Parts: sequence; structure tokens; C-alpha cells
Amino acid sequence: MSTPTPTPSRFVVGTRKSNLALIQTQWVADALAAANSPATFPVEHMTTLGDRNQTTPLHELSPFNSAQPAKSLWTDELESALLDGRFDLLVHSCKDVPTAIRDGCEFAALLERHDPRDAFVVKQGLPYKSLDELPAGSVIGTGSVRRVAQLSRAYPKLKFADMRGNLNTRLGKLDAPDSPFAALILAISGMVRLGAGDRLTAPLEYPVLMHAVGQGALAVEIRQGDVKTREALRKVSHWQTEWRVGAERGLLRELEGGCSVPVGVETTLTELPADDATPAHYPADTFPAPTSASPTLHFSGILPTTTPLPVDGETPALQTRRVKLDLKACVTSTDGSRHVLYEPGPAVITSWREAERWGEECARQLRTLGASEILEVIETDRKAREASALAKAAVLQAQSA
Ligand SMILES: NCc1[nH]cc(CCC(=O)O)c1CC(=O)O
Repeated sequence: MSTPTPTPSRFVVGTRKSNLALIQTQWVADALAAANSPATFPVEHMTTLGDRNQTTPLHELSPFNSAQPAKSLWTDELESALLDGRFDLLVHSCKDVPTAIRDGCEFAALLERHDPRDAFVVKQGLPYKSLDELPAGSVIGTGSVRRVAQLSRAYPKLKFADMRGNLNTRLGKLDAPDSPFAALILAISGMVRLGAGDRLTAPLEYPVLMHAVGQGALAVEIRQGDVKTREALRKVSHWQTEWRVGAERGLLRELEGGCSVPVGVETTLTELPADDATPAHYPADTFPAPTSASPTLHFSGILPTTTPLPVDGETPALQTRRVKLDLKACVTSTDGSRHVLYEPGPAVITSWREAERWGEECARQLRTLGASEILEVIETDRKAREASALAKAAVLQAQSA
């Protein structure tokens, strides 16, 4: 009697259809295949609402219902396909994923982060290598409220105009001989993954421009409780990235009352030697029960990756890990006139959940320091835009009736 050959597992990887999304998803699929041989990870793509509508400014798209309109554009339809079973995992740019992910889905891994900073990209043929060299009145193309807010403050003589489209489209619009743009500000990670890293001439960072929450990291989302896919992903996850981004997303979650907020952040993480005596920010005995929707994150870095994640809510034997996490963050008004920066200095933390709580705590401090007023103005403006869009829609409907 011959032994039947077991069929290798097959995990379908879903993504958006943009060039960048396809490149970075294939990169994750290759890493997964290498770590989980002989399982296969075929990539399939789908066009999302955000990809189809390339003209409406991001902050105005679909403003009526969702808590995070501009963000869920990229993820809603993919998550539906994940829940339907068409895909087994989704690869996202972490910064495009809403802080609250869909019920029934969980975060299963963040891969090692690439350079999270933004950088300067000049129009082909112009001699400038950085924002400092641009003549007054030069137009920078970017649709990001965060970039416009922080850069208006640092460079009041420059102008900013909305620019949408995937990265290739944006570079094309910049370089067109008749384009009004002198330069773009783009994420380094995306440009490097696209093979266009040679267009980057000057990275931007604190104190001029702090990057977006989660920028430079790729996130993988799966169906909640899908143990098999979850375990396959643990082999490619990077706990240092998970802890840093955990703090950043904790910060953002605590700041956003349902609007897209101009938040900039920078984090560094340094692992401390086992005998380091610096006191932990949260007492060690407060390690919370694993109630998180994502057990992977909950046990990130403290459960050996060879030990399966618990599925029944119990806490297994954990490893000790102590890190110094340094987070600084800012909230800036849309025109750059008001700017609140919080730089608390490093905190010693011992788990992903503590990193997240540290981010939440920093957000509350930012609010106290004046971020709340900035956020209120943005929220009021957003509601006014929403009301006028609704009124316009009502007029159109009445005319067509
Ligand atoms: N908003 C679009 C977007 N989403 C993710 C990236 C690539 C950078 C990353 O991996 O975070 C980009 C392009 C950009 O902002 O320049």
C-alpha cells in the first residue's frame, strides 16, 4: 500500500491592484513561501474604490458613514473578500489600515519595517535637491494633510496642491513638461520598493516632517481565529516593528474622533540587556489577560515562535523582554499655524500591549497640551464639508426627480 502524498497547503494572498501593492505583496508572499515550504502563497489582486476614484481628494471621498472614510477605502472590499474565503490573507501598507480593523478579522503579522521617513522628489530637469533650495512660491504636490500641515509650518513660502493617483501616476504628473509642480513628498519605502529610490534626494524627519503612523511597515490581516494561517505568518513577523507600530497605532486610535488627523510620529526601540535595572513604566505584574482580537500581537516577542499561540485564552510561559521605547509625536493644524509636539523621552516596556498603552498615554498628553483644540477645528470643518456635500446631493436628487 502506498502512502498518499499530502497536498501542500495553499494560502491565497489578496491585495489591491496598484503597482506598489503588487510588488510588496509578492515580496511578502515570497518570504512566506520560503519560511513555510512546501506551502504555496499565490497572489491575487482586486481593484478597490480608492483605486477606481483617482480624482476626488482623499479627505472628501465617501464622507457619510464610515468612521475613517479615507482609510477604509483601501481595505473594505478586500476585507469582504477575506471573510468570504476568496482570500486567506491580505497584505496592506500598514499606514493605510484603519486603527480599528473589521470585526471577524485580525492582524497576524507586521514585517520588518523599511525606512519610515518621507523624502523630497524633484521634477525631472530641475536642479533642486531639497525643499530648502526651492524658490518661494514653488508648488509641492501632495494630498496628505499631515505633510501639508507640517510643511506649511516649516516652509511658509511654498505652496501645496493636491495630487492623487498611484506612485507611477504621480511621478508622471510631476514630470509632465507643463505640470505646475516643482516637487513631491513621498514615502521612501514605497519609492524604494518600486525601484525609484534614485529619485529621492533628501529624507525628511523631525523637526521638519514627522512620518505617518505605521509608515514603511507591511501588515498582514487574516480571518479571526484562522489558526493555520496565523501560525504560517508568525515565521515572517518582526516583533520590534510590531511593538513600535503598536505604540504608534495606540496613539492614533486615542487621537482620532472619527476624522483623519494630521499626526506625525517617530519611534525608536532599543532592547535592554537582561540585567539592566531601569524600572519598567508599567509594573510587570499587570500583563493583561489575552483579550486582544489579535493573539499574535498580544504575544509578539514574548512567546517563542516555536510555541503555538494559545487558542483558549490561557497565558502560556512567556519570555522576558525589556525595551526602551522612544516615541515623539505631533498634531498640526491644517494650515500649519498651530503645532503641538510631545517628546516624553523613552519608556521601558515589556510587551506589545504596553507599547500600545504608552502610545495611548502619549495621545492623552498631546490632547492636554492643545491637540484637542486643533482636532476640534478639523472635525468641525469636516462636518461642514459633509453637510454641504449632502445638501448638494439633495439638490441634484430633487432636480432629477
Ligand atoms: N498613501 C499612499 C501610500 N501608502 C503606503 C505608501 C508607501 C509607504 C509605506 O509603505 O508606508 C504610500 C505612498 C506614499 O505615501 O508615498
